[in-house]
Amino acid sequence: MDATPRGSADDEARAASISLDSIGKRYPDGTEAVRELTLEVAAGELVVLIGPSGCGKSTVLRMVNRLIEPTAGRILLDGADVTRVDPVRLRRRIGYVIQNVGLFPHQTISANVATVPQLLGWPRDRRRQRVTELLELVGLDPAQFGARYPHELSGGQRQRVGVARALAADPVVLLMDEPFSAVDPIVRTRLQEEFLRLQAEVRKTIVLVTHDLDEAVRLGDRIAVLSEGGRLEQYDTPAAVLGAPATPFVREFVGADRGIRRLAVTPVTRETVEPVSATPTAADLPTVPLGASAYDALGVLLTSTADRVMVTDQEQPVGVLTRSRLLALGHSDDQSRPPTPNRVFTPADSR
Ligand SMILES: Nc1ncnc2c1ncn2[C@@H]1O[C@H](COP(=O)(O)OP(=O)(O)OP(=O)(O)O)[C@@H](O)[C@H]1O
Repeated sequence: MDATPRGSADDEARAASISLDSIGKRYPDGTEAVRELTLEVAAGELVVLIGPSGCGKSTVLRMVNRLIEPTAGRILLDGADVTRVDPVRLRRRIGYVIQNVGLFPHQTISANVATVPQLLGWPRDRRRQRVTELLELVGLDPAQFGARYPHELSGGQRQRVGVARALAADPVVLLMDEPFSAVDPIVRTRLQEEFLRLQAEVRKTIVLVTHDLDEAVRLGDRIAVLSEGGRLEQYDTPAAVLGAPATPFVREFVGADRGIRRLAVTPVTRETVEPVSATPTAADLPTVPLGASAYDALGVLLTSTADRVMVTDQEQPVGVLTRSRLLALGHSDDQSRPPTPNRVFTPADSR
């Protein structure tokens, strides 16, 4: 589905690159929450900010839409400095989703989703069409949910409405501050999966703050690991952050089970397999398709009696993986950058 508002006269890009150029924030009481952070986010990329409590994640996020004014540095959207433009106009180009959504309790779901289009003065028919489109996009039946009020929805459903509302005026950037943390783990996993599918359709530039490393690994095209003062410890793909922590801080932050996490984001490729040997047992080996995660391959292996797993492409054998080879994929500290299976799109600017 095309998420661009139909009949829109503006030809602005659907996703913008973000450049944080030595940004800093010193609060009036002297707290230096962020010191000279430089970070580039490509158009259409989903970047996760993660780090311990108080390291400045939310401050960074809110400086992008200027809910918090930076005290140093510049922020560029598609190369244009937004530290000078009217913050209200800026915020209409930037969707913002927070933990408890902040829906207006006395307005229907439709009215909530239509908030920004209404502010922008869209005609009623266009607003209505857009609300229908967006509720469908986030998996809520407009006929069933449009006329309800927020308290008549579950936490997960409210969170989806929050995402729909943030996307309403087709923003070029989406900022998300702990968007899935208020729901239980099962709902959270489902929302994350749906969100990745949605992102594959809308391809926004997204900056998402989380405390949850698994969420970061699952969602991020790249992860920015921050330490106190918004110091950038590492900025790389999930597989690289888990497989080759850049600093002792990152190594400790990603924890002892990073090997398992890395397996989950390391796909089985033609390069990782070993040649199929002509053993008589080859036909009896358990199989996984090319592109499956190393974690899934290990799971298949551990639940069989075989000592290796056959990797197939369209049911044809490509190679085999032994248990030790699979485990090595989880613990390798080499600098290779395996593509992450959760990368569901190519950033617009690298196409
Ligand atoms: N309005 C404020 N005035 C003074 N200090 C502040 C203000 N807001 C935040 N801080 C401080 O700035 C630092 C960064 O806060 P921030 O909320 O950005 O961190 P965070 O990484 O998002 O934390 P958390 O994960 O706990 O939400 C903290 O030390 C915090 O106490």
